[in-house]
Amino acid sequence: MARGGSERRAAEVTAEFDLIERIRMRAGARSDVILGIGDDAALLQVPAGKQLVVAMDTLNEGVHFPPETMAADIGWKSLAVNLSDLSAMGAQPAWCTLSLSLPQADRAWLDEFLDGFLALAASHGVALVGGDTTRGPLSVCVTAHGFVDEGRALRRDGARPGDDVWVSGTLGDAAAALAQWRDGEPVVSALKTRLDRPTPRTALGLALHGIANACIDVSDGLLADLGHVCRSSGVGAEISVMELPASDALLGAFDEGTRFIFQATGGDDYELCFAAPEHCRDAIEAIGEQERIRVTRIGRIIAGQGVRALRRDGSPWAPPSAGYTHFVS
Ligand SMILES: Nc1ncnc2c1ncn2[C@@H]1O[C@H](COP(=O)(O)OP(=O)(O)OP(=O)(O)O)[C@@H](O)[C@H]1O
Ligand SMILES: Cc1ncc(C[n+]2csc(CCOP(=O)(O)O)c2C)c(N)n1
Ligand SMILES: [Mg+2]
Repeated sequence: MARGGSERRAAEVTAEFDLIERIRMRAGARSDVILGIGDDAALLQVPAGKQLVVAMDTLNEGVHFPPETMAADIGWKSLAVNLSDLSAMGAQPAWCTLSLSLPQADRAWLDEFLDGFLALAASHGVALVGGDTTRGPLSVCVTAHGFVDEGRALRRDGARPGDDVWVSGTLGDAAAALAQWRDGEPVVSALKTRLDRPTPRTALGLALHGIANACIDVSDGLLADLGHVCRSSGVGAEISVMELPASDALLGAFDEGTRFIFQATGGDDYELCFAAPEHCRDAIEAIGEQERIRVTRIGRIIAGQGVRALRRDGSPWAPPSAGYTHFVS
C-alpha cells in the first residue's frame, strides 16, 4: 500500500541516517581529527609549519563514468581523482569529505562504494571526516585535504623556457577503454582498470619538491593540461607525439594514429605532467626507479605561448581537440 507523505518522509529520514551511520562506522581515524563525522562540521588540526592544500572534484554518472560502472570502482575513482590533484601540488594527503547524491537509499550499493573508496583512503592514510547524503541523480563529490611545507607546493605557474617536460606512467589507456565501451566492443581488461581505478601519484609528487618548477595532473588530456601550465607560467611548450609513453595493452589494441589521439588528448590518465630544469634529469630518473614509476621526457618548455605537438620529422601534429571540455557537445 502506498505510504502517506509524513510516513514516507519518516522512512527517508531513517534511511538517510542509516546510510550516514554505515559510512561513519568505516571512516578511518587519525590523531589530527579532533572531531570527525557526527557534528555540524569536522574539527581538524593542521600541523605547525604546514599549509593546507584543498582539492574538490565531482563524478557524475554518464559524464565521468559509464552507468554500468561497479560501485566499488566509482568509490575508488571519486577519491583517486582528488588525491591526484593533491599529488600534483606535491601534498601529503590527510583528510577527505564525501558528498553523495543517490537515486535511492541502497545499502548494498553504498557498502560496495565504500569498499573501493576506503581501500584507497586506507592505503594513503586518509581519514573520511565528513560529507553530505542526499537524494538525486547519482553524483559523487569529494574534497581531499593535505599538507605541504610552507611555500613549497608544486604549482602550475613556475615553468621556465628551457625546462624539460616530463610525464609519469603511460597515457591513453583510460580513453582507449572508454572508446571500446562506446563502440560496444569488449573492453581490454588492463585498459578498463586504468579507466576505473586510476593510481594517484602521491609519492612522485612528494619526491618532486625542489625539482619540478611546475606540475599538473592529466585529467582532461595531456595537451589541454600542459596548456594550463603554459598559460599560468606565461610560456609555450613543444612535445613529441612519438615520445608519449604507451602501455603494452594500448600498443596491442590500437593503430598509431588512434593511439596518439588517446595519449595526447583522451584524458582520465591521472598521471603527473611536470616541467623541470635540464640539470635535474638524473635526479628524476632516480626518483622514477626508486618509486618504481616510469618517467618519460616528452618535450620542452619554450618562450612564447601554446602547446605544439610534433611528429617524428618535426612537422606539426594537429589532433581534433586538445582534450575534454564540459558543456561542449
Ligand atoms: N565552481 C567552482 N567554484 C570555485 N572554484 C572553482 C569552481 N570550479 C573550478 N574551480 C577552481 O578552478 C581551478 C581549476 O579547476 P579545474 O576543475 O579545471 O582543475 P582540476 O580539478 O585540476 O582539473 P579536473 O577537474 O579536470 O581534474 C581550481 O582552482 C578549482 O578549485
Ligand atoms: C561516460 C564517460 N564519458 C566521458 C568520460 C571522459 N571524461 C569525462 S570528464 C573528463 C575530464 C575530467 O573530468 P573533470 O574535468 O570534470 O574533472 C573525461 C576525460 C568518462 N570518463 N566517462
Ligand atoms: Mg576539477
